Amino acid sequence: MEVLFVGSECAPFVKTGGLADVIGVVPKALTGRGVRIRVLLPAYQTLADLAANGREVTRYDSLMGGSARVVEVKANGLDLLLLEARHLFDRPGNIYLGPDGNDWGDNAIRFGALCQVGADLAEKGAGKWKPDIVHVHDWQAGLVPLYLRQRGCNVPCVVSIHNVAFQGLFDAGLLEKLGISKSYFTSEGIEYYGRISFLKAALVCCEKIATVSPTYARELMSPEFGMGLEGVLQARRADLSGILNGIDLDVWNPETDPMLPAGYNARSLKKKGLARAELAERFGLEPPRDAPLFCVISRLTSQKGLDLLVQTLPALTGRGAALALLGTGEKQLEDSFLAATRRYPRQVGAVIGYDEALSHLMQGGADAILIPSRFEPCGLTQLYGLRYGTIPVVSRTGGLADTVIDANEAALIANCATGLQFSPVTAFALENAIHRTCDLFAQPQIWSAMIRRAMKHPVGWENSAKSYAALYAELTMMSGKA
Ligand SMILES: Nc1ncnc2c1ncn2[C@@H]1O[C@H](COP(=O)(O)OP(=O)(O)O[C@H]2O[C@H](CO)[C@@H](O)[C@H](O)[C@H]2O)[C@@H](O)[C@H]1O
Repeated sequence: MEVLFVGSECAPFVKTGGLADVIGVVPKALTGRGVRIRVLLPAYQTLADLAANGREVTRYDSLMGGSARVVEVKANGLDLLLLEARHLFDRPGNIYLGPDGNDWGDNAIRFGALCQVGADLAEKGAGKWKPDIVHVHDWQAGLVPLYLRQRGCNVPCVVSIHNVAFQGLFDAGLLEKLGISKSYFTSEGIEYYGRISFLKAALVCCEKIATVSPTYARELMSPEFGMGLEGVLQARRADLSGILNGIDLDVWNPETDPMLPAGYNARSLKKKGLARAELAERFGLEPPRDAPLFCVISRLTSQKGLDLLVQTLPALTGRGAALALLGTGEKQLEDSFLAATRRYPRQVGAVIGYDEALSHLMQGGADAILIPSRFEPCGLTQLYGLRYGTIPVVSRTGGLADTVIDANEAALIANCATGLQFSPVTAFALENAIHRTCDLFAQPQIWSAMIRRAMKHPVGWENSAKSYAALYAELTMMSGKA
């Protein structure tokens, strides 16, 4: 079965968050299950060299105001289709944001173009290749199902929601430029409070909807989490499924990770101590042996609940614990953490920025990873934490609730705890969780048993790859191709 992925990020080539990790690994996870995936993504400036080595498969004299072409290239075990359109994607800096920190003014056109090309490839294929299914990811690829429906093309589509907070909302005046028939601009269609919603377009036009954990699939249908799309999702309940994300076990492997001073496994945890020492040194911290070194690796946005962590720093440091934070995002949060590094110089360290290599050292060296998200579709950093024996301390929401077993009394007696959960998502509950973590850390037998269990917890793609293969099989049956 041939599947076309359409998305805006793909690790290791271009990444701003978890979307990239997932698009970069699912094709590998499905190899051997009779599914071959090609990934269409924009040839951003950083991908120009890669695209230059590609073989041209389609050419456009005019695509949204400029010439363009699609090249195919194999890299890192992935079959990529790169959309070269210099007027849209050849710019420095962030792939979504201009130098002023605001969205590029033409994002609707940039990703609308990606969707048009996605629809063309779905309809006509490239050379001898033609996809049986199209799988689009997040709003940036949201118009593909609409374009296909508009053309009367019946290649079945599935959309994955990685984060419903990002919906791709644009001025209704762009309908014509985007080539969308006005008949779709209704409340049952793609209209969202007077604007065009790329994500809603996918939700109303595709055959199936997937999201990245079973709990988030349920949460999405509630007003609290659905961000205005709960009604649409409720109406499509029968087509909505939650398939848990996994991680790339080759890239995230504490035994072979080149970013760690020494590889380790559950039987050689002493070597994890070497990473702890290196991490402490990198952040200028002096964590004592009897208190945990926490880490945070995150986009700094209100989704991630890190404003709550700022409020709990007096308690965390009061317990003698330390915190190493790596993140970038909202200025106010960046400033709060930088201020905390001055207030607690030996106990709080922060690197404001994006650093993939450092994130590996942190997963290896920290004792626990804090993830106090207000909502979290799945979350990947708790999965990396589990694999590296870095105990996740998480809010009970979305995929965090589905992947971490809270160290409550019952779980401790049954020997199955792998981390800590807290709820509701308040500073008070987070503070309690930090105290509980410190208490457990002070009991080395219980703590090291938890580490070993965490490291054994299955965080790969085995189960979820089966679920995707089943979903694709169902789609081909629906379209009568089986
Ligand atoms: N400053 C930094 N430096 C280096 N690395 C950094 C970093 N900040 C973040 N990262 C990395 O980016 C990724 C973040 O992935 P997450 O799944 O935790 O969240 P995100 O909200 O981006 O993804 C959305 O999509 C994913 C994929 O479906 C869902 O799991 C998630 O819940 C949803 O919000 C991880 O690989 C993390 O290590």
